[in-house]
Amino acid sequence: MDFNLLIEKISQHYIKKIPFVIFSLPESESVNALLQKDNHTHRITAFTDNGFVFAPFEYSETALYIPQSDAESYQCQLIKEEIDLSPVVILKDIKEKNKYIKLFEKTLDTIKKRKANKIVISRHKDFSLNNFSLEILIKQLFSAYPKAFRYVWYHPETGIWCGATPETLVQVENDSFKTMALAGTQPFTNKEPVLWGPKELDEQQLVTDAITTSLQKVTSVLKVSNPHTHRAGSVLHLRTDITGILKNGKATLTTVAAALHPTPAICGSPKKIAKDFIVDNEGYPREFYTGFLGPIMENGAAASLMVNLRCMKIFDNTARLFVGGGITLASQPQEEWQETQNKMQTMLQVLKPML
Ligand SMILES: C=C(O[C@@H]1C=C(C(=O)O)C=C[C@H]1O)C(=O)O
Repeated sequence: MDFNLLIEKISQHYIKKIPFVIFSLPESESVNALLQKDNHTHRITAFTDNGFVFAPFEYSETALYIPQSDAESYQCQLIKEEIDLSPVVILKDIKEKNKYIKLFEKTLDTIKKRKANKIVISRHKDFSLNNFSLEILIKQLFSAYPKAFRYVWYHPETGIWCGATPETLVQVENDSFKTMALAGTQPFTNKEPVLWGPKELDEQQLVTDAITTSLQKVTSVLKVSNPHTHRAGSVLHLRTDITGILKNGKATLTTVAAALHPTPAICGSPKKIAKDFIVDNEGYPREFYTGFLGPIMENGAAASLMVNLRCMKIFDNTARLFVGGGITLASQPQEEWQETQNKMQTMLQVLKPML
């Protein structure tokens, strides 16, 4: 099927309020879609069925799911379009900024009292859409960020969610797996060489150490790369690749995902203290932002689960964008605020024709 025809089919599905997902793996020009045949709500606890899983941040062993057995599957080539990637001007909102800075200060205070090494705090912001079009959304999103995992998900229980995320939670193929520590952010300016200061390097090391520790029990071989720069649209990240072999008989996709999520890249360290702080203080429910999502194949022997970042939820002609960043002892409030503004550009550029 051709890309335009697939979008047409999906639009019909959306009108009928039946669940669907369309996605492309990072660096891939192949587009995949699952269109559920009815509007049942499927939930999954063990990742052993083929389909597409969509899990919230507060994941406690159940996630929404589109089973392949109850869906039509399609695959086609992306027809790429030229996308204007110039930044969108965000109107100043002092109240919103003050609220963030207050949260930042409380976070730093908790870290200073040695209750945590790192806590990831976030916020959301609504943008009104002039004329929402699913077709424009899909075309913009899939063409703008070819290096990212791109998706548009619809379910009557969640509405539309979409994003272009740079972060892998875990990729599994038989007993091999890949994950990453993605932490440390700076704006992309096209200048070489890209330099990273001790704050980012320390934060990156903290995330790498926490991930490797949480994988110890479920892996027999663990390899860790040197940190390198990874571009994600208008920002750059520091990334370490972690690969290895899963312990025979002890590790499944379900146990590995549960061991990793929520990673210190999107929650913090120690995990429980950071998560409790987020739930008690962030002041809004993250829902599916910083949850995880992706296709499960070969009854769980293969999967690409991604962390739901650079994403938004669309409802009633409104787009709600979610952004955050990791706070450590060395963090500065103005810089952290600006980082969230920069991250917002990823979805704003997708929305440009609809704003
Ligand atoms: C939390 C987000 O991003 C995460 C936080 C990062 C950081 O603090 O440097 C970098 C990449 C992501 O792991 C987000 O994009 O909302």
